[in-house]
Amino acid sequence: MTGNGAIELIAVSKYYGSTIAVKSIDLKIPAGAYCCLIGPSGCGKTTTLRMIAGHEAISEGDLLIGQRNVTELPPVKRGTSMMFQNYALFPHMSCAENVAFGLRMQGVSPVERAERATEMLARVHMDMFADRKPDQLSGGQQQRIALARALITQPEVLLLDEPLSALDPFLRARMRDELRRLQQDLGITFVHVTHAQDEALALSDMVVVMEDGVIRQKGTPEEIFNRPKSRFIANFMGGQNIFKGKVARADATTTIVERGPDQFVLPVHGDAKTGEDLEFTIRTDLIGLADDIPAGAAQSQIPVEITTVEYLGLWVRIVATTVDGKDITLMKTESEFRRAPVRRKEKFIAYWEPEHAHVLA
Ligand SMILES: Nc1ncnc2c1ncn2[C@@H]1O[C@H](COP(=O)(O)OP(=O)(O)OP(=O)(O)O)[C@@H](O)[C@H]1O
Repeated sequence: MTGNGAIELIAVSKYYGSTIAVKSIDLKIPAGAYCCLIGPSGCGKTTTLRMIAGHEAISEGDLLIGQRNVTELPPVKRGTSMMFQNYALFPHMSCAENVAFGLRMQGVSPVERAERATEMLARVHMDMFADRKPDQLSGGQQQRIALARALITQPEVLLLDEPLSALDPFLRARMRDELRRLQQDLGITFVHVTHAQDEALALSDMVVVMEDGVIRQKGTPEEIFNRPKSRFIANFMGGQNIFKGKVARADATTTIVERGPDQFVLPVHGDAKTGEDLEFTIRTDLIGLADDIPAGAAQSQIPVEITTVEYLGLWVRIVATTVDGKDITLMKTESEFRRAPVRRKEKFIAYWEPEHAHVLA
């Protein structure tokens, strides 16, 4: 690892006529990090990736790769390589020729090309398919060839545009593991655009969530998932219930929020003012159901009626509805559920530990 793969975007914007695709974003990706850009359709993640690659001109701002300002440089001079969603393999070339293509462009000798292509094919477990054409390969195999082709020029940065989206769910999980392992072995920076939350959480050192051309939150997968900054992030990443209430009391030890007749205890929230609206989240797997008010959670509970029980294999998803019609989602492991099964129309008290509440900005 050479450490030249650090990326910095400084106030980078992209305009297409009057459309603002990316609005003055600042982002630092450390060398050797696996970074996923995620967000709803049209949020600007692909445009951001293409600007890093040099396939799209930057309208305003600067892009540094390995401390070099590459804003005006063509793609081949940036030390980056791109792997496309549809793999873009050359159909008339064998796998080995596809993989060696970048070296041919660099004027590397045929002998060295063949040697390095064989080595790279072995790295992605495709050496036995060196002589096949792309249309004689499965989707997962084509993906490995595309990866080998992108990596053969030894880029500092690999840019991946939805690399797993063409694969079925089983293969997607396997290729996800392989991508992560390859990235860790090579120690180069990966920037990966995805619309799949599980993919971003599983792969990343750093998750960047975009919306409307701006970065809404960046951090480790644990930060993004457990401490979403806003309702948008909590909804988009999933796994959370969002509650809204009015602050009834806030002092140095507790914040109490009321919602109709229900009262919730939140961790101390310095900025909370009596009477103001406040939103907080509780993870779907951290809510319990009890017949009676349980000890220790006396003030964070709501009476509910079970409306849906969905068996998902490892998990059981339960939807419970409050008296005023708010749905709460609970996830129980199958074994938890078997110890304490619930059925539609049964009534319970939903409760949680106050420290599991996370206040939204
Ligand atoms: N060539 C173009 N000309 C005009 N507008 C464009 C062009 N490319 C992208 N846009 C617009 O820029 C915005 C961001 O597009 P971008 O492709 O970056 O989004 P995305 O987050 O990657 O979406 P998706 O997940 O659907 O691929 C969108 O509003 C899109 O319509």
